[in-house]
Amino acid sequence: MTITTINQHKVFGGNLTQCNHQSNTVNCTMRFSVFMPSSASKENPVPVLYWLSGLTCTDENFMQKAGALRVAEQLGIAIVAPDTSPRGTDVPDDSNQAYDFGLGAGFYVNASQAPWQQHYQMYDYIRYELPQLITQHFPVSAQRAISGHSMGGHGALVLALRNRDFYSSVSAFSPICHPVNCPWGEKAFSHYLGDNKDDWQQYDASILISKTGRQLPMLVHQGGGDEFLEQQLQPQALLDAAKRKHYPLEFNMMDGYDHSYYFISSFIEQHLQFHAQHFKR
Ligand SMILES: N[C@@H](CCC(=O)N[C@@H](CS)C(=O)NCC(=O)O)C(=O)O
Repeated sequence: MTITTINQHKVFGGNLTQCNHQSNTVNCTMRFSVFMPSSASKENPVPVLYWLSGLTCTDENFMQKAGALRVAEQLGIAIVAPDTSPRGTDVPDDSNQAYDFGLGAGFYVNASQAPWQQHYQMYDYIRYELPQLITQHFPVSAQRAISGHSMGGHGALVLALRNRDFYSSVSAFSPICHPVNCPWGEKAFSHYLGDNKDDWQQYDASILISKTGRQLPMLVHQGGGDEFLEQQLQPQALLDAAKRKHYPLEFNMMDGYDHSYYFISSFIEQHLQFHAQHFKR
């Protein structure tokens, strides 16, 4: 698996590299960004945090706006931010080019329905191809965590709850907690997965958290002034399910914060510290 470097920037002593590669999973050229702290080397592979972004984002939003890189350098953590969907002229998009489905809105699922299934295999891309590629080309250890925002918060929770030993911890900002029951999720899942709602459940954190398995450490921050809180994000569904299962979810409702990267940048340090604490020494 080969990768091509598009851009490289020195930042806070570490290196931010933007790459692309031909993905066999989503069948198109995919772009991703990687921050490597200065402490990383072949002799000293570092733990890695996968960051999944939200609707309309690319691999760039988090790296530019979250303010994470100074702390990642201090803690010696690599960060990988993939794109949020397959892209390219032959990748189908929403018929009205809406922001909440199609390009920029892969929802981290494996589509089963035409015409989406040929490219929209973002679950497998994040779970299998991307980590293999990162391990092959960058000095990262086998310790990994996953985090994300909104659609990416949903993705992070789902990936972690379905792969509880692959990740050491999970966190999310403003995640879509119960997508089978909100407008964003219903639109995306009915197109990508079809009308049988039983097939949707494997991609719903509030359902997956009830399954038996290791209770991997989970941290969530939600803004109390988030415009999407009630209709789309529904953290109460996740909280209720966690409570029923006695799942130790660390949940923080932050008064007045909205859905933007201003909110993420206010608390990203806590999330990086949280993941650092759960990487094995
Ligand atoms: N009103 C927004 C809805 C999408 C949105 O809020 N996207 C969030 C994730 S769900 C985001 O991170 N946007 C990009 C950014 O703020 O850099 C839009 O149309 O762009």
